Amino acid sequence: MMAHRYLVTGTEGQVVGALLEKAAGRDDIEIVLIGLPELDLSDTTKIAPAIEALKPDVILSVAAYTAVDAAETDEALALAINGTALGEIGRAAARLGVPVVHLSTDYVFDGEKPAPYVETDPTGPVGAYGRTKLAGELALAAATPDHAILRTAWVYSPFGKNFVKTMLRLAETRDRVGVVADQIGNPTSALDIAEAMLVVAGNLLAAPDPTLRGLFHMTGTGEAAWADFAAEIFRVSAACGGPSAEVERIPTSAYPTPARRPTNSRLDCGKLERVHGVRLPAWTESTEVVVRRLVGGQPA
Ligand SMILES: NC(=O)C1=CN([C@@H]2O[C@H](COP(=O)(O)OP(=O)(O)OC[C@H]3O[C@@H](n4cnc5c(N)ncnc54)[C@H](OP(=O)(O)O)[C@@H]3O)[C@@H](O)[C@H]2O)C=CC1
Ligand SMILES: Cc1cn([C@H]2C[C@H](O)[C@@H](COP(=O)(O)OP(=O)(O)O[C@H]3O[C@@H](C)C(=O)[C@@H](O)[C@H]3O)O2)c(=O)[nH]c1=O
Ligand SMILES: [Mg+2]
Repeated sequence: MMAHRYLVTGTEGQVVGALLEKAAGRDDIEIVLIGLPELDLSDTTKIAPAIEALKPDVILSVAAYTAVDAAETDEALALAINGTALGEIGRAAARLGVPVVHLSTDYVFDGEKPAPYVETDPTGPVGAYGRTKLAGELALAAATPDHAILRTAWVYSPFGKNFVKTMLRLAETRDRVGVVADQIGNPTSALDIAEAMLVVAGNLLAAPDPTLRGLFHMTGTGEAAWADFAAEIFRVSAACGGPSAEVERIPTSAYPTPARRPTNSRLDCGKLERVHGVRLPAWTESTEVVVRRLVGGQPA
């Protein structure tokens, strides 16, 4: 069998790193990365020609402007990369006749719902990053029906920048770390995201069925406040002989940031499981995997 060519937007970062690792052993998948420095997604007129020249069988849309606080003062650039570029990617995909699997975020919601969000819930981003990611969802959906938009959240991994690495770094020099305890969500390993994206992409390649397409929530199983996530990171790290600190549970008001973040951004992932047969592992299990890789040592 000929390998399918998977075009991935982004050349570095968490999910790109995880996709390269997960596809490495698969002779049915050829990964082609496009992004910086050759292609800048804010240079929107160059995107479609670059994609069409590579003749992919499927597009995995991963690259994004992910600096949540910086986006508040840089919204035009974030909108070009997270919003406008998705219309270009979608139109290129439609001309090629290939599906797009795109990653979006829990930050499209306002966080006021007292329960996990489902796909049909109204959006209402409270910050610039969420607004631009929502614009990207809409632009992609308007450009091609042949897509799966996967909203994930709170991504961590051995690659790139993330909350786990930040906590381990802070614990190197501090005994106590203040972490917000009043924002709840679903920590999600990029390794689990990569595996799931490959399953969803395979399903789209295998059948034109419209029920496989559309919007899906896709996070690690189980919920946490950022303070709970930090405490688990330190528990596992300490058990491996790595850096650890005491977590001081603080309110959001005690950790001021340029961007507002949703109070509750838990996502109900039942639809993905019913339609694609994909359920991500418990966040605690995947946190253990990632912290052990980062810290190195064996558990005590
Ligand atoms: N991180 C998270 O917590 C969450 C992420 N997501 C979504 O998941 C996806 C992957 O996130 P993650 O892996 O964490 O992201 P990273 O920030 O780790 O990586 C983003 C990638 O996008 C690339 N990129 C940024 N700007 C441009 C540009 N102008 N042109 C080309 N490439 C660019 C980056 O390149 P470079 O490194 O060179 O800048 C990098 O390769 C994104 O779509 C994100 O919105 C959804 C929910 C949570
Ligand atoms: C570093 C630090 C953060 N915090 C808080 C700030 C924030 O509310 C929370 C998480 O911090 P971060 O900067 O990692 O959060 P943030 O960059 O907002 O993470 C988000 O990134 C984008 C890309 C997404 O799509 C979201 O799903 C989400 O993962 O923890 C503390 O309370 N104490 C600390 O020492
Ligand atoms: Mg951040």
